[in-house]
Amino acid sequence: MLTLTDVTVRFGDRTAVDGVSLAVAEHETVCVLGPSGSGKSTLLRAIAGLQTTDAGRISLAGRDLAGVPVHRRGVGLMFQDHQLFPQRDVAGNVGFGPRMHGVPREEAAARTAELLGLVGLPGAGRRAVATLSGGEQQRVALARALAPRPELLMLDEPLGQLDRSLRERLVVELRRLFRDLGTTVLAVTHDQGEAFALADRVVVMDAGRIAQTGTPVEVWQRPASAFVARFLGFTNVADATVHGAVADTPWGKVPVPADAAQGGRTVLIRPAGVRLTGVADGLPCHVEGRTFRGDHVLVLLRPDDAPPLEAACPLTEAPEPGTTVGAQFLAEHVSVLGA
Ligand SMILES: Nc1ncnc2c1ncn2[C@@H]1O[C@H](COP(=O)(O)OP(=O)(O)OP(=O)(O)O)[C@@H](O)[C@H]1O
Repeated sequence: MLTLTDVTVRFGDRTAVDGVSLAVAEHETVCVLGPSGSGKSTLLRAIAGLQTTDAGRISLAGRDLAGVPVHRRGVGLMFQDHQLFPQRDVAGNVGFGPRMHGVPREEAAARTAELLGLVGLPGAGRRAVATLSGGEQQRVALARALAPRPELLMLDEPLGQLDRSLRERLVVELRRLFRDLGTTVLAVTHDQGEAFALADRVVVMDAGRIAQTGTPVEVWQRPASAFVARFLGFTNVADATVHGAVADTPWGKVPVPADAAQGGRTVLIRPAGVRLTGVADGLPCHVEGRTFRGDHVLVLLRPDDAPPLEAACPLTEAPEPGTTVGAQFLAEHVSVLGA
């Protein structure tokens, strides 16, 4: 449906999007994920036609979008800075796009009513926008973006302003909605939980380039690089040399899966792969702190001459800060990443 080939956007001597190639299939939901400033919004704006590109090609449903103005691109936009029209009621907002596209009034009204039902706001058409909660406004914005039946729906931080519990609920609803409507979606978020819950495929960006693409499970299980692993929130990431089933790391010798790639690599030890023992039985570490994570405790360890480590520990077994423990490593929770 959407194909990007070597798309580049520069601002002066800064390259915000750097030779990005990406394909989004019909009915697919792809989430672009990355730290602040990695070029996510610029990429979306380029596809929408709100940002000129310096190189590369963008096509939608086989049509080259070069020179095609925003409103003729067939993309629906739900952007952070695209506020609802405050002077129009809910129906006026949702029906705006279809009316602009010449859809007859009655048909636009029927479509509006249907979409308001789908986003969980049936009968809200006459309400003033100012009387809606943040979450309700977000739903209206979504209905407005969907109303012209875009070939591609693009969302920029769709749930960014909302509180956590509402976000978690809406993400499930959105996924169902997109599946029911068969919408093709490209969304941008810096929240990995949101991206992993929403997406069929995630794209991780680093400084304007694609660092990794894959299904949420693939990316989570096999981050392509130290950058991706750290971005996903992993701390126990370091350069290592792998010989057979052992890696030489800053934390000493760490067992790795038997089929691990050999030589100079990056090693990721998931917190579940750090087991706490008596100080004589493992790498001696000072316990610096602990964070409760619902069903386990994340323990922050500081070895003498190595980078900090995080260990996942059952609730009742977490050591007290200030004590000293040993750390051992479990191969099944260690991943050997790229060179
Ligand atoms: N209009 C502009 N003029 C100059 N530089 C810009 C402009 N828009 C974006 N940039 C720069 O391009 C880079 C990418 O910005 P972009 O907004 O695409 O990142 P992002 O990944 O969406 O970040 P965030 O998550 O903070 O929104 C940043 O370094 C930013 O400062």
